[in-house]
Amino acid sequence: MVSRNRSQVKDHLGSKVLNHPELRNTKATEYMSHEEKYRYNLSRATAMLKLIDEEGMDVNEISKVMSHTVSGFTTPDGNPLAVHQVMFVPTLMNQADDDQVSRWLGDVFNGTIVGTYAQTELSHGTFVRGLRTTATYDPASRTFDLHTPDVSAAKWWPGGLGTTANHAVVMAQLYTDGQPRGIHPFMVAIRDRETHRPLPGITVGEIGPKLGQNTLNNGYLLFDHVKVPRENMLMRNARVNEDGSYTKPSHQKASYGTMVFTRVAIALDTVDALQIAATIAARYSIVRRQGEPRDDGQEPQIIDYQTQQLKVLPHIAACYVLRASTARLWEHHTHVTSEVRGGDTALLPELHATACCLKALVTQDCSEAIEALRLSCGGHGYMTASRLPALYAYATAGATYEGENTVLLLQTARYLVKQAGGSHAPPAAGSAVTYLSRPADDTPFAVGSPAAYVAAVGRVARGRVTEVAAALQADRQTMPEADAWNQSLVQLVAAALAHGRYFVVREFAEVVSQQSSSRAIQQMLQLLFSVYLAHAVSRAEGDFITYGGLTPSDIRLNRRHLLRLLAELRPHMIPLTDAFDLPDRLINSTLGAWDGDVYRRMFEQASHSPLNTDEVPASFHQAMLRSKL
Ligand SMILES: CCCCCCCCCCCCCCCCC/C=C/C(=O)SCCNC(=O)CCNC(=O)[C@H](O)C(C)(C)COP(=O)(O)OP(=O)(O)OC[C@H]1O[C@@H](n2cnc3c(N)ncnc32)[C@H](O)[C@@H]1OP(=O)(O)O
Ligand SMILES: Cc1cc2nc3c(=O)[nH]c(=O)nc-3n(C[C@H](O)[C@H](O)[C@H](O)COP(=O)(O)OP(=O)(O)OC[C@H]3O[C@@H](n4cnc5c(N)ncnc54)[C@H](O)[C@@H]3O)c2cc1C
Repeated sequence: MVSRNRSQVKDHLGSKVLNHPELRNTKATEYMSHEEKYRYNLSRATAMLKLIDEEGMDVNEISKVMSHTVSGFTTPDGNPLAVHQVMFVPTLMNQADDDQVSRWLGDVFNGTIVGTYAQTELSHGTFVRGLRTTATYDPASRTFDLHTPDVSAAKWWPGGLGTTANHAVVMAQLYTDGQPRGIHPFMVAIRDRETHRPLPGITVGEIGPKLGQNTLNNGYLLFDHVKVPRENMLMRNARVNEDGSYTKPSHQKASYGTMVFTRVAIALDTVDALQIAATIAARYSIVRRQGEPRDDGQEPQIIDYQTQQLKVLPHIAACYVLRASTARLWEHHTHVTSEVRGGDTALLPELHATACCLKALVTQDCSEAIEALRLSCGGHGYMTASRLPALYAYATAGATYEGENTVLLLQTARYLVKQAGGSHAPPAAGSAVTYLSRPADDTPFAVGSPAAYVAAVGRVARGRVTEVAAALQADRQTMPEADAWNQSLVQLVAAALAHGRYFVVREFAEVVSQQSSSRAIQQMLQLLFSVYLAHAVSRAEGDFITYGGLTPSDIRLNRRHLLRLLAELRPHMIPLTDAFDLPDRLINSTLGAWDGDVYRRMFEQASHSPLNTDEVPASFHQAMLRSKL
C-alpha cells in the first residue's frame, strides 16, 4: 500500500470497512440470543481479518481498523478475534524465533490457526509470577508436560478461547532439571483444526455473561498432562535445549513484552471510544431542548446550561489532548521494540513505566468521562440504543484487563521513586523523568497562561513523587520493605497519576507549540488545551495548593476561568466533534446521528422490541397464570 498521511489512511480504511460486502449490511443485535450474537460478531470479525489480509495492512493501518471494534458497526458486542489479532499474532511475531515464525505464520495468515493469549488463571491475574500452570521439560521425549494442578489454576478470561480459538499462547511456569525458571510462553494446540473439538487432555469452554463485550468469547482452559513438543516453547528470548539446558533471556521481563504492546494499544484505542461518546453527547445536547422558554419563545438547548457544558465540553478537549500523548506513546513503543530486537534493552524500563501509567490514566479518565457523558444525556443515555452503555462497558474493561490500573500505577511509581532516589540507571536523553532530577520549574502561576499551568502540573508531579519517595525511604529504616511499600500505596498511586498527567500535558504543549498552517487551528488547539488544563486543576485543587504553588485565590480564579472557557468553546462543540470524522454507521446511536433526528430514531428502535410484535404477548398470560394472580 502506498504511504499516506494519517487522515488519508483513515478515510481510505474507513470507506473500505464501511463498504466491505460482508460488513456493509448491519443488523440490530439487542434482541439476538447469546449464540446468534456470537455468530454475527464472529462473521464480522472474520471479514475484518480478511480485509486486513487482502489489503496487506501494516501495523498502523491494522490499529486503525481494529479501533473500529469499539464501534456499533463492526463488532457491536465484542470482537471474538480481538485477542488473536492484538495479542496472539504480536506474541508470535515478537517472541517466536525465526524458524517458529516461518513454521506458524503462514497458517495464522491463512486462517487455519486462530489463537488466544492464555495467561490469567482463576486465582492469579495480577501477580504473574504466581501463575500455577506448569510446563515441565522431559529431555527423554523432548516434550513439555503442560499441567493444571487444580481448578484454581485453570486459565480463565482469555478472549476468543471460549469457542473460537484452536491454539493458545499459554503462559506457564517452566521447569527444567527440576528447577523453576519463571513464566514462559508456549504455543499449544487446544482444538482439532478440522473438527474444532478439544484435543485430548484439554478442557475448554466459555466463562459466561459479563458487564459488556459479551462476544469477546472469554474462556477457561485446563490441561491434564498435555505433551507439547520442545519446539513449541517460544524461543526468541529464553531457550530450552534438547538436553534440558536453559538459556536465560536478554531481559528478565522479555516474556512480558506482549502486555506492554497491548497496554499501548488499549490507551490509543480507548480514546476512540471517548471520541464516539463525546460526539453522541455533543449532538444530543444541541438537539435536546428542555426548560422554561427563553425570549425567543423556545425552550433552551440543554448545552446552554452551564452545568451541561461542564459535563460535556472538557471531555471533548480530553479527546484531543489524550489522542496526542497516546499517539506519541505508540510511536515510542515502535522505536523501543526495534531497539530491543537489536539487543538493546536500555529504554525498556521507562517504556514499561510510561505504558503502565498512560494505560491507567487514559482508561480511568475515559471511563469516568463516558459515564459523565452518558449521564449528560439524561434518561435516553440509559438506553442501549444510545450506545453509551456499551461504550462505558468497553472503556471500564480497559481499567482492569492488561494489568489492573492500581497495580500498573504502582509499577510506574516503583520506577519513579527509584529515579527520585537515584537508585536507577540515569534517564536517557529525552526521558520523561528528567524533571525529577532538576530544580522545580518556578514559573509563577497565572490564570490564562498555559505555560504556567503546565509548570504547576509539573510541580504537582515532582512534589508527589519526591514526597512519597522520602516517606518510603524513612519507613524502610523501621520496617520490612513490603510493609513500608504498603504504608505508602495510596500516595504512590497518586504520584504515578500525577506523573502521567504531566506527561500528557507536556506532549500536548508540544503539539500546540508547533507551527500550524492555519492560525484558526492553532487558536482552537490553544483553547482546547486551556480547557483541559483548567479542568485538570479543578479536579485536583488540593494537589495544586499542596504541591503546585497555587493559592486559594488562584483556585477561585481558575474555577471562574474554566467556566468562561467553556462558554467560549461551546459554539465550536459541533465542528470539534464532527472533526473526529465518525460516520453515523460507526457511531450507531439513536442520540448521536449527524442529522439530529433523535426522537424518530428512538421510536423506530422501539419498534424492534419482540414484546411489541403482538398487542398482547402470549408470555404475559402464561406468566400471570403461573403466578396465579
Ligand atoms: C497487530 C496489530 C494490532 C494493533 C491493534 C491496535 C488496536 C487496538 C484495538 C484494541 C482492542 C483491545 C482489545 C483488547 C483485549 C484485551 C484482552 C486482555 C488481555 C489480558 O488482560 S492478558 C493478561 C494481562 N495481565 C496483566 O497485565 C498482568 C499484570 N501483572 C504484571 O504485568 C506483572 O505481574 C507485574 C508487572 C505487575 C509485576 O511483575 P513481576 O512481579 O514479575 O515484577 P516486579 O514487580 O517484581 O518487578 C521486577 C522488575 O521488572 C520490571 N518489569 C515488570 N514488568 C515489566 C515489563 N513488562 N517490561 C519491562 N520491565 C518490567 C519492573 O519494573 C521491575 O524493575 P526494577 O528495575 O527491578 O524495579
Ligand atoms: C474483559 C476481560 C478480558 C480479559 N482478557 C484476557 C485475556 O485475553 N487473556 C488473559 O490472560 N487475561 C485476560 N483478562 C484477565 C485480566 O488481565 C485480569 O483480570 C487483570 O489483569 C486483573 O487481574 P485480577 O483479575 O487478578 O485482579 P486482582 O489482582 O485480583 O484485583 C483485585 C483487586 O486487588 C488489588 N490488588 C491486587 N494486587 C495488588 C497489589 N500488588 N497491590 C495493590 N493492590 C493490588 C487490585 O488493585 C484490585 O483492586 C481479561 C479480563 C477481562 C475483564
